[in-house]
Amino acid sequence: MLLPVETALDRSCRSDHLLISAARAETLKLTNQRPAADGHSPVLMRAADPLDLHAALPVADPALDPVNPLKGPFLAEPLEWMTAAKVAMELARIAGVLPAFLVDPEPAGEPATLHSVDLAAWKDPANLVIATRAHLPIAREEHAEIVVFRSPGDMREHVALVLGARSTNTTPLVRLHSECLTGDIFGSLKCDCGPQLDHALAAMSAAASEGGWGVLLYMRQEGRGIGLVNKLRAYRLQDEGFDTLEANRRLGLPEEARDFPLAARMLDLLGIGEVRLMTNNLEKVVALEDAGVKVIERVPHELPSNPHNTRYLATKRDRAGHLLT
Ligand SMILES: Nc1nc2c(ncn2[C@@H]2O[C@H](COP(=O)(O)OP(=O)(O)OP(=O)(O)O)[C@@H](O)[C@H]2O)c(=O)[nH]1
Ligand SMILES: [Zn+2]
Repeated sequence: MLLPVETALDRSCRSDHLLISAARAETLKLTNQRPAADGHSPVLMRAADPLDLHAALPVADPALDPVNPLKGPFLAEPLEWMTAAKVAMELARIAGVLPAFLVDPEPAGEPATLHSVDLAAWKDPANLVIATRAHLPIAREEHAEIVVFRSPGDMREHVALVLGARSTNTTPLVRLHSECLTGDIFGSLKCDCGPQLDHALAAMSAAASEGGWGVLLYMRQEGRGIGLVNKLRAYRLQDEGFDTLEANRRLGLPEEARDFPLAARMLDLLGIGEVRLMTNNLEKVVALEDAGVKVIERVPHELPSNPHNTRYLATKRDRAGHLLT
């Protein structure tokens, strides 16, 4: 039985066993823990005394290390339920909480049973359907339509904006944009999301004025799929000097957790089989092609940098293989 450290409702629970990520176990220097290549694989650890949720949080959260430096000693123990533990780590990622759980807490509360196949079924892109659509004139283009997608049991509503008049004899310009609240709404300078979003809409509007059309897919996969809170934890770690990929890893989260087949499903539901994809990220091209979408052209989508995002963009270029200059 696993209780998420961050969001458990019964604050009186405690346990001397915690499920944490291998990356976190490494940072906590678990005496008998071998460094794992995969930072988000689960590790079972035992503390000398039972921890309540308040005490477990600084053990779980690397972003709190500068204010809570002393922890442990902890020991790693054999994990005999690896598949279930991996599902738990993935659920934490999807829920946007720290991948850390009290194991068999006291009091036990009322558990809900989950099987690993349940998660796979829940993630199936085939679950996604068009919930509704409406005409939506926007500042960049008056001739636009919004289409909203949903799947059962998932609160995240993915969106497509179709700019210009659909036609079967021109291939649409398509942008697969991942939610970035900080960049899209507040104009954060730490990333390039805001300018990329604006430029994509401008390019689609320009195409529309020449008889073409465009589709912007707005995917609710904030922080490359780790959620807003975890992304901001990663920002705190970046302030300590870690780059964007290291920061995710230190949190015990994947560096890239977006579900691109979901975007392919949205295109399929829109009846779009061929695209001109605006991106610098070849992973997006490969993922769409693998899911049956024909990418007839990759349109570079590089925007001017600023002093706050130069390191972020350099990391994307040098460590994530993005085609940036
Ligand atoms: N975890 C994490 N996510 C970030 C960070 N900076 C931006 N993001 C997220 O990264 C995503 C933006 O990626 P995109 O611009 O869609 O895609 P990309 O992989 O950079 O590729 P392009 O198509 O070339 O832009 C958004 O979900 C942002 O919230 C960061 O430092 N950490
Ligand atoms: Zn961003």
